[in-house]
Amino acid sequence: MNFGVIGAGQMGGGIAQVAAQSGFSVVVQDVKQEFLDRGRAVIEKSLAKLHEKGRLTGTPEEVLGRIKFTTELSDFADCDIVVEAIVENEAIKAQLFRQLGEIVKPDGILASNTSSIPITSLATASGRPERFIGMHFMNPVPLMQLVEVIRGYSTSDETAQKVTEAARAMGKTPVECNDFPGFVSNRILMPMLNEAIQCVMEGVAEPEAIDQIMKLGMNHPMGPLTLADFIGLDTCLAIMEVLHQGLGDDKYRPSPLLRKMVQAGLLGRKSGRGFYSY
Ligand SMILES: CC(=O)CC(=O)SCCNC(=O)CCNC(=O)[C@H](O)C(C)(C)COP(=O)(O)OP(=O)(O)OC[C@H]1O[C@@H](n2cnc3c(N)ncnc32)[C@H](O)[C@@H]1OP(=O)(O)O
Ligand SMILES: NC(=O)C1=CN([C@@H]2O[C@H](COP(=O)(O)OP(=O)(O)OC[C@H]3O[C@@H](n4cnc5c(N)ncnc54)[C@H](OP(=O)(O)O)[C@@H]3O)[C@@H](O)[C@H]2O)C=CC1
Repeated sequence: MNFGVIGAGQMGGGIAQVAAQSGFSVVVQDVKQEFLDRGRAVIEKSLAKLHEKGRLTGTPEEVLGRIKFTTELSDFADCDIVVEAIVENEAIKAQLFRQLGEIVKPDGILASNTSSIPITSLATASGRPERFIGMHFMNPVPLMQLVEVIRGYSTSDETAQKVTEAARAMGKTPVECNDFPGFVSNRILMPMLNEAIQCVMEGVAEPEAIDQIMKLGMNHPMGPLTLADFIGLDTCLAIMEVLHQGLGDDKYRPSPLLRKMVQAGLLGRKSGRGFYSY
């Protein structure tokens, strides 16, 4: 299987890593060499950790040897499946899929790891809606079980089957749902994180207390504010905007505090500061 990944950020790097772990031949692309170097360093660290715990088949070097890092989209020409994991912005993703539709071989499948953007709309931009699908991995990709598989309006059964098989080969559990804003995962998760942020804004409790209440009281592995920082506050805001606009209900209104923090450049773990400092 020739597997392509676009974007070497936290999601793209993780997807490339698990694809290589499962024996696929992987190409990962980003716009600048420095982003590729950063992504490669994160993958190396994760592989070393998994190896140390005896959870890796083969050596880290063997897995890394299956990943080609590139800045050229033309390197995707021969890929069977290409998963896009760039910034959560519909216009930017659509522009990329217009290009990919021209580059990737005609029977290649194009997939988006988008958290919330309509799959049907990106599928139209790609020019190959039957061979387009949502393949939504969870963060951190090497540790999380789920892949949410989202069919667009025109996605063929064959495409859904191939992507489901690829997700299983990557050691994940694929679960299918339909194309509605935020799908299932973020339609349910993100309003909870947004509400936790609203609690901070209204002074209901300190961030640490909110996180502790949800961890100890509901057995969540991370508190909602730690999780929002982990996902990225820019991504959380982008998802809330899609829910608000796409479902047309004010119950999905992004918290003004979330908006203000993103405006201030406090994006969570990736920028060094969000609700906590890193
Ligand atoms: C926004 C979207 O569109 C969709 C999304 O993805 S939403 C986000 C979904 N993800 C979640 O909700 C994650 C919630 N958090 C968790 O499930 C857990 O906290 C977790 C799985 C991330 C970590 O597990 P944990 O039990 O808290 O333990 P923790 O000690 O932090 O980590 C376990 C081990 O995995 C390791 N680890 C963490 N990330 C790793 C990675 N990427 N690769 C390899 N190892 C990793 C840690 O180093 C740690 O190793 P040690 O045991 O040697 O210390
Ligand atoms: N964070 C999460 O928990 C999850 C995120 N997702 C989704 O995955 C996607 C990526 O998110 P995530 O990995 O967190 O984001 P990151 O910010 O970590 O990475 C995004 C990557 O895409 C690059 N990029 C930005 N703009 C462009 C562009 N115009 N063309 C090409 N590449 C670009 C970024 O470069 P630069 O460094 O310049 O920004 C970066 O390398 C989003 O759609 C997000 O919604 C899905 C599941 C979970």
